[in-house]
Amino acid sequence: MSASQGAEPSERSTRTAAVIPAAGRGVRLGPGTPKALRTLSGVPMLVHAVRAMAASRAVSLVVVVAPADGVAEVRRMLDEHPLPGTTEAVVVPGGATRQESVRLGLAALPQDVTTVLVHDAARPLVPVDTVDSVVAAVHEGAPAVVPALPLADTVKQVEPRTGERAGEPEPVVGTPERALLRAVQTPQGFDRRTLVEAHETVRLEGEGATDDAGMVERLGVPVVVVPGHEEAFKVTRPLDLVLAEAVIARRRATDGF
Ligand SMILES: Nc1ccn([C@@H]2O[C@H](COP(=O)(O)OP(=O)(O)OP(=O)(O)O)[C@@H](O)[C@H]2O)c(=O)n1
Ligand SMILES: C[C@](O)(CO)[C@H](O)COP(=O)(O)O
Repeated sequence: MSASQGAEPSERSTRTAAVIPAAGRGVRLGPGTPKALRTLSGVPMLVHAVRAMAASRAVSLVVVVAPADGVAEVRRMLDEHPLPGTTEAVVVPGGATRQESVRLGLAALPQDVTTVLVHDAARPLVPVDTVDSVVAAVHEGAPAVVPALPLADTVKQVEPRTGERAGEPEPVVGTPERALLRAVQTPQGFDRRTLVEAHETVRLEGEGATDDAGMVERLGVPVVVVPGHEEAFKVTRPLDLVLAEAVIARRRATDGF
């Protein structure tokens, strides 16, 4: 049984919340409004992401981590696009790195939350079945769960050329076996105590950890993968906006989304 068809909250021993880091600038998308506040089909990207989490019956609270100077604007966006049902949405200011933003979102969770999803605002179109399968795996006892897909491309490990040598051909030093690799998405799901321990233990170095499951791995806690979905792609570069608009248009035509 999927989490969205599952037991009523009162019958479960766990309360599930989603933390949505939305405080990034979106440098790779190009200059302009912070990425999560840009619109897709007239609706802010972060509102799509919040709706995607709230579509799961398991999720009763969403914490949106906004750009530090954009808390009031994000609150207004959420008020203009109210969620159906009873899912509550709160907004907190984010930090300079994704790791810091997630830590600030976790700090805003009420005591009774036992399962936490961390979902990029930049993955606005993740289907509810993917959310539910992550939640179900955590509820079944996995401390950390990531949705992921096999790779379409062969991957090379290189000796990067940076600084004065940037742009030079980069020597290949290895070709990892593609069948052993997965491209990781969000939402990533966690037992709350495990994720909080990871954020308290793993020091912020440089730009910080690129995903939460990687931080949990560093504790020596097992992480498992469930199937991801092509539509959970991350809006990162301009072409991704074209793809996102096409997915929304197709959903509107077929499901009335
Ligand atoms: N200081 C930061 C940096 C990133 N994020 C969030 O983390 C998610 C994944 O990050 P990414 O796609 O890299 O977003 P940006 O950091 O905005 O993009 P870029 O690296 O191109 O600037 C996004 O939802 C982004 O808003 C965040 O909350 N706080
Ligand atoms: C968490 C993530 O989306 C998993 O693929 C990814 O690591 C975020 O990385 P980014 O560099 O912040 O986009």
